[in-house]
Amino acid sequence: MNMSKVFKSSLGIKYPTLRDHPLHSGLKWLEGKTYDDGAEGLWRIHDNLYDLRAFIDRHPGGRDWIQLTKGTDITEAFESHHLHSTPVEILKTFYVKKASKPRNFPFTFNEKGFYKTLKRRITEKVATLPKQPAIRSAYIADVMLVTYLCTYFLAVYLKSLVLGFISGICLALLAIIAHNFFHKKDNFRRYYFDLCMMSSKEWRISHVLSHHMYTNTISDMEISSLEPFLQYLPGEKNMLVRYGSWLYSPVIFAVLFFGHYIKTLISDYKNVSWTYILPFVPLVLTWCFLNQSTLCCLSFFFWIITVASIYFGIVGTNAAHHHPEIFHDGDSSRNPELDWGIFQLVAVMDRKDITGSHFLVLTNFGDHALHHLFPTIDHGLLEHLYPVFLETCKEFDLEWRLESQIELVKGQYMQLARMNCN
Ligand code: HEM
Repeated sequence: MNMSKVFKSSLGIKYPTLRDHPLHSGLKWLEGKTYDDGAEGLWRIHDNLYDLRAFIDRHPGGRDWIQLTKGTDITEAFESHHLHSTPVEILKTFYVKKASKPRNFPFTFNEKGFYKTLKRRITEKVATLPKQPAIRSAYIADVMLVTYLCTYFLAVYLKSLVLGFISGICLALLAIIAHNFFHKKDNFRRYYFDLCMMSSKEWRISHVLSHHMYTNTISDMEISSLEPFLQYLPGEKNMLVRYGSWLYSPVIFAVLFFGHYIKTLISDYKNVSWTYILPFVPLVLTWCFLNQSTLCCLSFFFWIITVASIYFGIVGTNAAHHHPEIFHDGDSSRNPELDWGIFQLVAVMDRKDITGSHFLVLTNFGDHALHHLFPTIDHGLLEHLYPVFLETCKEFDLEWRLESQIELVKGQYMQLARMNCN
């Protein structure tokens, strides 16, 4: 079915150009955005256009963010990635002109609105917090890396499928932990993510710039890249997609990492980076040093990556965004002003089984509402922000939804089957 003909965004977002390109790659998504965002080859923030070419190498968050987004609207990314006012001041020096077209995205950032009010309070609070929790996050990441490598080598050495299984789970957990780090300014722990065959650079587009900014909308790559097999947006669906997907989704998850690797390699072939060799390092080391056959080394490599891929897929799809009570494009936004922060709250649910434990939050995409609102804040610090967050929600008469993990698993399946718009 050609989605562009039948699907209409309830938020008024234009059907994204290249949304259904077979590669579903981040670079294609960004290319499509250059046609839709009215940025005239520059960088758009609200209704102003800026020429940031001279800033690419000077950006304290790293060059990726600015270089990749040339020709697009970066309003949501700019607003949510900086707590302080320095970037706003610097931005003024790059102003070129007003945009000639209205923005494609309806989200607002009014100074007195929910998001900006919360951001001011969170900025004050973060300044008072100790560094310890962020250091602990880094420590957990490093320990998980070592555990993954040790179990990998032991699995091949002892030819143990069980140890291979444990190693696969460790790899999936490591990738989820590394997600905390690719959201921040450039740092070496972001590359832990690349060990799982998915690319941190690609995820900075598909996850950070697409999914986080335009959650559950037609412009969210974490929705579009699973189509047509898994269709989370409401609308016309056949029985196979509605209910058959309950059975075949593990197969999709099993090929997630390999598929992602191949598609990223094809779409980024002009720019192949050293990070593409990272997933193969354990394979090469076991082959060189463990005196096992090539077939044995390869079999364990495939087994470990497949286990990790399935586990990551299951955790990812059941973490926070799919439930019939959660906003999906097509539903009414329930938010007449479309304050971006309020929009984020209707597109997420948190899990009471995860919130409260630093380790579980880091390894299960926990504290997801706060993480979406402030993606650069370390996961270890999020638990300290709840008093300010909940007080501000109360003031704006907003609900923060906390459910059980099992409710979100049930909800995820119901969402796959849901056709009616709320
Ligand atoms: C796609 C848009 C952008 C993204 C995703 C982004 C991302 C980031 C990230 C991840 C950091 C590190 C934050 C941290 O670790 O706490 C950062 C810092 C920073 N960025 Fe950006 N950035 C963007 C655009 C801009 C623009 C347009 C400017 C100014 C012209 C800017 C100026 C800064 C400055 C000054 C910092 C240092 C920290 C601060 O003062 O908040 N960024 N950015």
